[in-house]
Amino acid sequence: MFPSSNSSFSPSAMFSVYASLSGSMMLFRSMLNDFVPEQLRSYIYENLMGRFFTPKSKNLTLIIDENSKFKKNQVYEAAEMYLRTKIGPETERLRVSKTSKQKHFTVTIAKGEAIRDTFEDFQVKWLCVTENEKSDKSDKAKRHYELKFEKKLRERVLDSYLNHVIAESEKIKKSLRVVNLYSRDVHGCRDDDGGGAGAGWGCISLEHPSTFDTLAMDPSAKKKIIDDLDRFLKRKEFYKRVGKAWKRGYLLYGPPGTGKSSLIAAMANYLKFDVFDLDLSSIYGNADLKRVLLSTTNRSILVIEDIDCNAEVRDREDEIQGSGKGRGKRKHRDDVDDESDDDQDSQLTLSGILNFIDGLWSSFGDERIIVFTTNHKDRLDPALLRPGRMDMHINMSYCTGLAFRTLVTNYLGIDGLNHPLCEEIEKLIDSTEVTPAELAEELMQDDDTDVVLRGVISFVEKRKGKKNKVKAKEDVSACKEVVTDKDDSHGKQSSMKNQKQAGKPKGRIMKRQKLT
Ligand SMILES: Nc1ncnc2c1ncn2[C@@H]1O[C@H](COP(=O)(O)OP(=O)(O)OP(=O)(O)O)[C@@H](O)[C@H]1O
Ligand SMILES: [Mg+2]
Repeated sequence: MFPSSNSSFSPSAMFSVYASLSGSMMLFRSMLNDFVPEQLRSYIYENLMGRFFTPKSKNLTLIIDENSKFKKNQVYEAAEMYLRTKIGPETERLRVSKTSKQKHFTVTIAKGEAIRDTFEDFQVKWLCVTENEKSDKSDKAKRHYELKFEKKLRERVLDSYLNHVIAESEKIKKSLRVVNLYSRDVHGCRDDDGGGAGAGWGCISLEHPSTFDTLAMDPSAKKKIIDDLDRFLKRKEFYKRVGKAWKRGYLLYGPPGTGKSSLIAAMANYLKFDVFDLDLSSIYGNADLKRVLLSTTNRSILVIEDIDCNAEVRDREDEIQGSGKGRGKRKHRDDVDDESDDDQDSQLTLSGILNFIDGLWSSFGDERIIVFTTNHKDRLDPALLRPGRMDMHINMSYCTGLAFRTLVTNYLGIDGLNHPLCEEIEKLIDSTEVTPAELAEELMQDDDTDVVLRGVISFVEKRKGKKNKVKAKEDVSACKEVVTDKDDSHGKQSSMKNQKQAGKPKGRIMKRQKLT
């Protein structure tokens, strides 16, 4: 029927070939329509004919369904989060949503929209596809993403690109995460995920604005804390290898108003960890403590503020001697063996608390941080201070000149380095005991920067003068005591004790003794 390859094509021969071919095709098609059932026909068209007549594609498409085996598909969720950051000007339709509890709008690409992404040296194309699930009478839309790329990139997309999408989405999720503040005297929980803790914990979102940038602290001390937190987060395998629970304890100590609570908020905002604020006076005993602590969640900071004010963790001698002062029921860890389990469970003891810090119960949960704060480190039970109990002791002390610069930037919005009055204040502060809270108060007194800074100078000078006066008074009275009771060894001892309480070194007394 076809002319041989070496024969010449005349128009009439070509026309006759075309006519006979199209005639045969029509005949074949009408036979197919008349005798073959519709389903089989579409199969032939789509699969057999398509295979022969469609040119082979160079591209590969991955289908990423919303659910996999009735569970959320992690790749789909990651893609949804990741693609939010890839929406470009060429996108024409977007989906926007927000619940009353969410802070930000959720913007995702709409059905049929495509997004191109570049990774390393190749490009991929994402397509959002929504199909109606016919089997489902509720007409629920079934969604999936299609990820299109060149076939030769298959390994790189599956190995590197999808992992990159998941890692990036984790970062985005972390940055969007609302940090919750849990307490046992709050009811209900404003938790978007509907998750949260049980055992009476209620929560609100922690909207404390403190960050490591706004925290006035010695820069090197601040860096040490940030590095410690970073190292802690990265060390999951390390903790496993050395046989230690993946948790870290910080003891923050210092006078009121030096930023202990602000540091906790800064840590929570930095790590995006929830905060569990535990008031020990609301705990009935070790059993209750166990229940309450076990219901806290991973990636959280457990805070026990003013731990020296909790009778359970101070006055160890009192407990050991069983003097009956304070709460007679308190028991020390060393006495645990003598007590029945029932007794232990109905009392809150230091041993109960320590059990959660480094005892058997310390291994519950992952990525836990425990923070104790105190204004009086010296009042704490030495058991709490023993090496290994609290991993880092952080001294939140009076404000230093360097820390004051951060306050100036926070409150006045200027760089303290460039202001002549700041230099003077920094020198003054370094030799005076003023807290960041006091200085913060002064920095809010006026809108005029110079007026404010002069106010700070007179405040600090006043404080310095007062302190010098008190010091002089104490020195004089100490000297008097030494002089009047010169031969009385008891008197000498008591004057030394006074000096010690005032926080002064013994050397000063000796000097004064010689002078008088
Ligand atoms: N280091 C600091 N950096 C920035 N602001 C601070 C700092 N310390 C205190 N402030 C300011 O003073 C206020 C009180 O500080 P904060 O509650 O953190 O002190 P604290 O050490 O926890 O005090 P307390 O021992 O009474 O609990 C904070 O809200 C903040 O405005
Ligand atoms: Mg505090």
